[in-house]
Amino acid sequence: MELQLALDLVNIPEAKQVVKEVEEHIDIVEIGTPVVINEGLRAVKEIKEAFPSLKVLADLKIMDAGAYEVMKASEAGADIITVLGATDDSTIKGAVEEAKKQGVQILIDMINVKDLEQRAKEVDALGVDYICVHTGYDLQAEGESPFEQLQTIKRVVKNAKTAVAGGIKLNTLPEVVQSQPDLVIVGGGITGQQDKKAVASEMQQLVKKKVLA
Ligand SMILES: O=C([C@H](O)CO)[C@H](O)[C@H](O)COP(=O)(O)O
Repeated sequence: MELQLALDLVNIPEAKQVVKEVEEHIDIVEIGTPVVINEGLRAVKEIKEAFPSLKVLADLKIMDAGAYEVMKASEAGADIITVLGATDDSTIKGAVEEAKKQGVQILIDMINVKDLEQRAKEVDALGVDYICVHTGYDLQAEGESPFEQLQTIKRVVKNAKTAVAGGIKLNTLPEVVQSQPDLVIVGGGITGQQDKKAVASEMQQLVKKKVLA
């Protein structure tokens, strides 16, 4: 199981500072959608250059022009790029084909997919690398969480790795880990804490611990 730090509400210098604090405790650093909107793919490039041993995920939430946008994110140094599960199959196929050419991976974000079980089976058949259940900020504010959805994809996804994101905190991580996703994505649960390094370290211990079935 891997731990991904999501950076959403920072500029590039702040992003570098946070990653520096926690780098030994995470596997992947995510350049979040708001950061890409504010700073462009330059943020991906600068973080990859500053932390070459970490994988960098570009959270582009691609909805169209799959191949082109994957190519641009790869050129900036992204290792993993997000595409929305709600989009059409042709965008996902284009993204997957280009990712293979570039030697990068595709994570499908299932945010706001209505029939999760059916769509997860469909995108799993398209050769994507990760399928991620995700409760976005706006639904988190209404008290929603992605934990039940994680169990759904764990049941139906046969090929891709599974991932989970949306409001995960140190106190809810044990419940998440119990479902054994391949990737746990945490933003505010680390970046909003006073001692980010200590929290990231505790989270790392939880995700690396073997779960007894
Ligand atoms: O993808 C995200 C969100 O849509 C804003 O871009 C976040 O990175 C993701 O939700 C993880 O962050 P937290 O919910 O703060 O853990």
